[in-house]
Amino acid sequence: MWARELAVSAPGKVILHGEHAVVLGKVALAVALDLRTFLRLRPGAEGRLSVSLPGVGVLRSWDTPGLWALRGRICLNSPLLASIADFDESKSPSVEQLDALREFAGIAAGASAPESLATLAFLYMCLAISAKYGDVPSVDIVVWSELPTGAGLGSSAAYAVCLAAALLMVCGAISCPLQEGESTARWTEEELTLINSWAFRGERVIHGNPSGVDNAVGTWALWDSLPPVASRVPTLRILLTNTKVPRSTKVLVAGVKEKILKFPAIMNPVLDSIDAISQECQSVLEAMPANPSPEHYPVLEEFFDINQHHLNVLGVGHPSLDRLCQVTASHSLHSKLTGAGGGGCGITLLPPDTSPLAVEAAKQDLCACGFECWETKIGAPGVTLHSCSSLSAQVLHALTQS
Ligand SMILES: Nc1ncnc2c1ncn2[C@@H]1O[C@H](COP(=O)(O)OP(=O)(O)O)[C@@H](O)[C@H]1O
Ligand SMILES: C[C@@](O)(CCOP(=O)(O)O)CC(=O)O
Ligand SMILES: [Mg+2]
Repeated sequence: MWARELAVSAPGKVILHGEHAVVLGKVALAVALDLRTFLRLRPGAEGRLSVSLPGVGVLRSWDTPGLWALRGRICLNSPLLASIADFDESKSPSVEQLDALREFAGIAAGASAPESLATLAFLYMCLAISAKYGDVPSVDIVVWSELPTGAGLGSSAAYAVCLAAALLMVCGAISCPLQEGESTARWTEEELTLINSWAFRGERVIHGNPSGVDNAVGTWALWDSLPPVASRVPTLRILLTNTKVPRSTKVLVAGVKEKILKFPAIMNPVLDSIDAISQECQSVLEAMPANPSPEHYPVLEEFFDINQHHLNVLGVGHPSLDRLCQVTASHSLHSKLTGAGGGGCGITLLPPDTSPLAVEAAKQDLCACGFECWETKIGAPGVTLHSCSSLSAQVLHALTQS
């Protein structure tokens, strides 16, 4: 039985360099964004588990005995499916497990609509976590996000991180670190590692073959294979533009894989070059606070231009992103796509000597293309537990209207 009403949040991310290449083991520079996904958790009707996902139009509720019976059937009927009970965090969700969950939830085979993937990830995480740590109690869950969905800012990972933290907590696999009277709390390093590994599995349901960067940033706020560049990154001003062209990370990542398999001798050097850009960019960022001379910015701008060309070569560009780059170039600003590409968001570097008028003019031209743009604050805390009373009125409203 779960008796408290609480909220969990996790940040989205911006990838400066290394998207796609990181799936193939190259370096990525990614930092948390001050736009978050929020999950509200409260006691539900006895014997029922409810989930509301207003961002993707999902409102579902299941009998928990029915869910646990499904979990039992999946485990008993097929040796292939036994691994859902005999759980190992490093294993992928199997095709058979996902097929069984799709059938149960009435999701057509191969459906990749946001609501189908979100429901599938929820059910998968619920059943797999409960198989390992004990039944999920009767709770109502609402997930709402400040992040645009499917736009390159890691909304899938923020969703998976929130679900992993909440489900692990209600099952007792991790503590509830928020004391009465406190507004926020974080989990221990060991607990964060567990949250991250489960969020990665949720990302696998949504992405197919994720690198793990997005869920690591959602959990810790920093991609931990890198030195702590985030403390220096806030010196960068970035304009974030959403082209609003929808796309699926899963499809784009699969397309890059296909291209690499088709033309390995041509594509592998491109990935190596992207890797070199990430590493050189990291060196420049590290040198900047000690010597914040304007001469660093032209280098960073060139890295944006070169990488944008590389990402086009990988096949993840889009006419809307070309347009974004052209519009900002007409104001002497440099941009690249961020995240999986194919539409979604681009980032534009704003050097300190950029005049406010130039930024305003660029924003107006971008908005005239039908894009949405805003200046971002880079750097935000990783997954956090909140008392509901400490949430802003806007977030609370969004979570209680659903
Ligand atoms: N707030 C949310 N509620 C439910 N599902 C979400 C939410 N945010 C993201 N998702 C899931 O993540 C998918 C988008 O992931 P993806 O294609 O990787 O784009 P991105 O991570 O760049 O936003 C959606 O189709 C949906 O299944
Ligand atoms: C393209 C990729 O590098 C980033 C995808 O980010 P997003 O889902 O578009 O926010 C894939 C990954 O790292 O798993
Ligand atoms: Mg994603």
